[in-house]
Amino acid sequence: MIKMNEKKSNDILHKSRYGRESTKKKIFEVNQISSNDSSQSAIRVLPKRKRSNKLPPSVSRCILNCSLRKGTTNELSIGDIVWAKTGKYPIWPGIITSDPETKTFFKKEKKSISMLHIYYFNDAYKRNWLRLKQIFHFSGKNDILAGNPKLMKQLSRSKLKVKWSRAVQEAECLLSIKKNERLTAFFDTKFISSNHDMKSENNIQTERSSTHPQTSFTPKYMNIIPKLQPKLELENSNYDSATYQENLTNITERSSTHSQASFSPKCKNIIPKLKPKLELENSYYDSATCQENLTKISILQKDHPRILIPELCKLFFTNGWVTGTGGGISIKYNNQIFIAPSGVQKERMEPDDIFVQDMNGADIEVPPYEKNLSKSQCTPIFMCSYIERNAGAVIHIHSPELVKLCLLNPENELRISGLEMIKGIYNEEKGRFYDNDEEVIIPIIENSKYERDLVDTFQLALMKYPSTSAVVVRNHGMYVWGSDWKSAKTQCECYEYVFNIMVFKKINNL
Ligand SMILES: CSC[C@@H](O)[C@@H](O)C(=O)COP(=O)(O)O
Ligand SMILES: [Zn+2]
Repeated sequence: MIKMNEKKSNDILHKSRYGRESTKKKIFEVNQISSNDSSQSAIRVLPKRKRSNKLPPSVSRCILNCSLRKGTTNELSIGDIVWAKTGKYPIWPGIITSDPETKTFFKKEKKSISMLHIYYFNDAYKRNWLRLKQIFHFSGKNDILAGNPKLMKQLSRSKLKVKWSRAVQEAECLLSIKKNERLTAFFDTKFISSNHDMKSENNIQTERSSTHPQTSFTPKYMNIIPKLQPKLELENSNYDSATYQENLTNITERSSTHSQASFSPKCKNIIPKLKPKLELENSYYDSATCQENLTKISILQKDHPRILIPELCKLFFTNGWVTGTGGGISIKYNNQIFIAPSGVQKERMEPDDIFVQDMNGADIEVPPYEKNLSKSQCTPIFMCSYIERNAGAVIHIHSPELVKLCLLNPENELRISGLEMIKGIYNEEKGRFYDNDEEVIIPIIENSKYERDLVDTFQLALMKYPSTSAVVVRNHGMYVWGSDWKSAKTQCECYEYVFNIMVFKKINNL
């Protein structure tokens, strides 16, 4: 199910000479797909208790059987990506949506002609009602080019070539994500208003047809391209966006088993630049992952917990903190608690694997049923940190360094002093960071069979140590919290650093 912007639009429609309709204002509309639709494999958003779960008829999903290509019957509905042929335009990709005015995506015109409503990609949110014969399923750029040499010719001469490539890329991006998430991505107005890069937009506008009214926004998931492009252009002046697009396509076409070494030189150029951008440093980084992550990062904001939790877990895995499925993280966001799943490969988490609950523990969103996931066993401790310490994020790590330190230190607390990195640890009682000449005292609680059984001693430790931002679980790991994920992460790093030094000191009797 999709949570959409529900602002009503007062759209003013303008027909261009090719029959396209555009809006002068940004589009905000409701295009919801029923959550009990079994064909959707999406995050299950659990209905709010007091609200009716019934969708208005205008937005409920209705499936349309239509014969598009000779001899085939296709089902088209909201969220489907299609090719659309409109006037003299090259065939252009679009997405089936509701008309913001009539709230329907399907209608019959005179003589019972079936029409579908679409928005075109990379075309300033222009939209149109088209006859079925003008539309067919989109399955990627190569499909259409292979069977249509005339189109290749038309495009190579057209000044819309770059714009078309971007539209196709946008369509391919959306095609690779779940159908019921596509509209959210397509109409991501938050990005449009906040992250919009005017410089890169200017580049796009020069490519736009003069017959089309200009608007100044681009869908969020296209953001990654304009940001990368200038860098590439510096190194290779002939490297235009069409070539870039081509190379991105090459990347996506490659098998995940291919190593980077087998990429063409241009792809090699792209990969190292994408890697740091996406913070995907793992050795198994491959073309499929690259494309997948391009899509995912663009769908949601980079600091959204659904993006952050998998990203941080991947990082923590490489730090050796969440190996063997151990450890985890939870982030509070808009008063909702996002929690990693239990017993999974923590470095391979996906945005829709994350559980969301409220502060009372009531589920708000859960992963798709078929993923068969359960919430982290650490949830009771996470919640305890939120409630008792008003945390913004909690990290649980299984640091081997810390376990070593526990073995060297049988006391019920760890005392750390004389290290500069102490200054990165927050004194919760004083409401400030420690000075390097102060002593940090961290409680150690005994381990238990189940994580949930730690709650009582954890709570006691919080009471006894009001300054602490962490609790060590002996021979197990540690819980660290902060006002936000950055604070929790930074503190984890500082703790890990000082533990390492402490082990060295103890071993060497220093
Ligand atoms: C190696 S299993 C570790 C678990 O028992 C637990 O300690 C842990 O940290 C992870 O719990 P999880 O439920 O996977 O989030
Ligand atoms: Zn654990």
